Amino acid sequence: MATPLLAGKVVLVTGASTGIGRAAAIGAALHGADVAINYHSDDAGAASCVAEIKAFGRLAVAIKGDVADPATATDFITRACDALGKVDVFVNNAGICPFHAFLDMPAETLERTMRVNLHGAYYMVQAAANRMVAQGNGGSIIAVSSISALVGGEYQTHYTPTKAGVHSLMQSAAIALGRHGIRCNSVLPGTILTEINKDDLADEGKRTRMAARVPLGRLGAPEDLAGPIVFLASDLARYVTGAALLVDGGAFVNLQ
Ligand SMILES: NC(=O)C1=CN([C@@H]2O[C@H](COP(=O)(O)OP(=O)(O)OC[C@H]3O[C@@H](n4cnc5c(N)ncnc54)[C@H](O)[C@@H]3O)[C@@H](O)[C@H]2O)C=CC1
Ligand SMILES: C[C@H](O)[C@@H]1OC(=O)[C@H](O)[C@@H]1O
Repeated sequence: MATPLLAGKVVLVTGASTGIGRAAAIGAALHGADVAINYHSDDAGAASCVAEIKAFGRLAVAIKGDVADPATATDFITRACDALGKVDVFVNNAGICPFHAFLDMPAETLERTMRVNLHGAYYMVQAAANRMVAQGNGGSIIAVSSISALVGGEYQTHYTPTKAGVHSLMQSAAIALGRHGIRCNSVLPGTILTEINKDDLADEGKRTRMAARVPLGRLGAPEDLAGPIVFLASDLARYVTGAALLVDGGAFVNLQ
């Protein structure tokens, strides 16, 4: 039998009590990794993610923290490494998208979205990278950006710049960290059915429109991101850095 892709690796994922982060954490464990997850407030979701991972024989730990607080980054990396020994792969996933119109965007909604999605990513990636550099054995950093890094959204004027921002962060970090053998890439999901858009896609008309532009014929599921993230995490992607992988069922290229 082939060696699992992430055997011997420790993977850290933010915002992993639900959705894409949870699928990435479980996917990494299914491919042989031990996993630490950050989560914001959903104690039950975090505990069930840990239990699911442990049930198939991997180590797992959940550490609570708000990624918008810069102190959470060093706290998460330190406590995760204390528990699991090291970090080989860091997945920056935590994010929010409180849909709102542009002309009356509340300042606090704009600022919270920037702090969670972009500042949080910056501090987390920086803390993970410092640890990887100190370990001296390279690593892989993956940011969950979005198709929204490339295209706009009427009710996402505060959100799309954060997704372009994390995509750009991976490009610059790839240059800054290449000499340390640390690869930095992003995945760009299309529309994936999760908590983040449950209310927005409760609108049957919008949901049908969004699905209609996907050549593969359906909206995404969180598990659709697990394979691409595991690939970028693994040594199969050893010469891939600064890249962005659309995982959107073809929605982006579907102009007509
Ligand atoms: N669902 C979609 O269509 C798409 C989602 N994305 C991105 O995927 C990532 C994951 O979102 P989904 O799984 O879709 O939704 P989700 O709502 O299930 O997951 C977001 C996770 O981030 C956590 N989180 C939010 N604020 C946090 C904070 N301050 N500190 C720590 N954790 C926090 C939430 O608790 C949740 O577990 C986000 O960055 C989102 O922008 C990107 C493209 C498409
Ligand atoms: C939350 C949205 O449904 C989702 O977020 C993204 O980044 C995608 O582009 C979708 O708009």
